Amino acid sequence: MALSLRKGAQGLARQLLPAACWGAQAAGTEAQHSLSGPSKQQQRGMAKMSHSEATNTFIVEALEHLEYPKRLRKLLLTPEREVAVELALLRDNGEVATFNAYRVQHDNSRGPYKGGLRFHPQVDLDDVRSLASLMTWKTAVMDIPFGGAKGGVTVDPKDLSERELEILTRKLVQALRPILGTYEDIPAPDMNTGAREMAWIFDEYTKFSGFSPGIVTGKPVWLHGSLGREAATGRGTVFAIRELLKAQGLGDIRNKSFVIQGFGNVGSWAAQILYEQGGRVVAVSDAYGAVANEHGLEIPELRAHLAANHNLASFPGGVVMPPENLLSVPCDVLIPAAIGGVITEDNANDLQCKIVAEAANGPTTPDADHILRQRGITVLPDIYTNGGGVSCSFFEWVQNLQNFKWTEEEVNAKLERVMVEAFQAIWELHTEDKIPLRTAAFVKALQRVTRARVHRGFD
Ligand SMILES: NC(=O)C1=CN([C@@H]2O[C@H](COP(=O)(O)OP(=O)(O)OC[C@H]3O[C@@H](n4cnc5c(N)ncnc54)[C@H](O)[C@@H]3O)[C@@H](O)[C@H]2O)C=CC1
Ligand SMILES: O=C(O)CCC(=O)C(=O)O
Repeated sequence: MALSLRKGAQGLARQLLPAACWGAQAAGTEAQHSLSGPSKQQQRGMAKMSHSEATNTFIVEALEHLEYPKRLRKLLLTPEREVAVELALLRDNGEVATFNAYRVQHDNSRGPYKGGLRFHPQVDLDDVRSLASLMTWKTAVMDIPFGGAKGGVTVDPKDLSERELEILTRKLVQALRPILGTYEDIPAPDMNTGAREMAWIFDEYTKFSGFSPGIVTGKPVWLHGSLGREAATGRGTVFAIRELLKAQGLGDIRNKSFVIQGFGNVGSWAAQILYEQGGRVVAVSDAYGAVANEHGLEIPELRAHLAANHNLASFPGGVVMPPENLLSVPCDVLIPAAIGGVITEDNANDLQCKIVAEAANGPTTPDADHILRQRGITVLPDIYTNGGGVSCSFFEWVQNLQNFKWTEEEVNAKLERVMVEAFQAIWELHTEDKIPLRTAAFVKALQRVTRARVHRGFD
């Protein structure tokens, strides 16, 4: 039976929460912006909302349906630990360069902190704080026994040699070692990191702590990684879209049209699997260009072309197009699979799709989300849509703890099951309580995290 929201959920919360939770609001200074979404100034449109304010806006919206006490809100909205370090690197040219790096541990009520590491020039503490929070809600929506964390280094990896990148990654592990651990905090890949970086992390941590394959996920398959992990986020995105199309009575993937922003790990695997299932991927972009073909791009050829030429737009099987026009290409499903904050109030009215499937983290701002709702465009939220990645990371971790290896078929079958079950849970809330899928996902996650936190107690 689904929990009815507002009154019903509040009743549940009161039963579960120690009396102290219901007292006066906790004393202390709460930064208003981080606890309640946008400030008044931002609501008047005078300043851009930060990533963490945007994430908190969505959480606060879901909390309105749960009516938890204010002091619990603070606990749920603010991270448990934020670590900022400076990494010094002796460059190949003999100069010393420094890089800012962060790890934010948002919540571990349901299990060890879990989340990726991003290497990107736009990484800052606020960005990582927002991504860490999303991880808490994502692991809860997927119902896997992890909490949420995220890390990042403010660096453009293209500016470094492979040797420099390896040293920087190892220095990051040295700096974060006190807060990492197989049962404490387990990193994974995110933008501009992959199996190569995870192998360095595994090796560096193992030097200090002994054989620890479970310290990091997304490792190479020949070095304690899991079969299926590399494709898992893209594959999970396709399962998510399949379930939504089915639930909305719109048929299946075959002959539907897709536009994908970002053609890295997530975007290119989603494209490949959609292609294999008969979907038409009509336009894709990356940070450097975009290419379109209204009849559908030959994705295997496009991937081979990109690997050989490092230039998506020069693919002969399509026409080059300005990447800034990509989001408004007509399609059934638009898949943002790159950076956050790309669908904004400035372009939300230009979208010409029926569904936005958020494979990226935080691609839609709260204002844009509102516009999409008004326009009747369904948004499959990030904390569900891209949850296949961390779910498969959980499978990798379990295999590492057992020193065992599952087949790719086993992994993909388990991935399908978690994606289907998570969809059913949020679809039920969405239809019964008539709330958007994003709100339903946050409500479900908040219920699960709160229940775990309360039953563990506060001592
Ligand atoms: N790798 C994973 O398992 C997971 C990744 N995600 C999210 O998916 C998104 C993509 O991650 P990955 O594919 O791993 O990263 P990646 O580094 O493999 O690929 C990123 C892609 O986005 C493109 N890109 C960057 N800026 C762009 C822009 N302004 N416009 C268009 N394209 C742009 C890059 O050129 C590249 O093609 C991120 O938001 C990440 O947080 C979410 C869950 C798991
Ligand atoms: O695989 C993981 O542990 C986390 C992946 C990630 O960073 C994400 O889901 O955003």
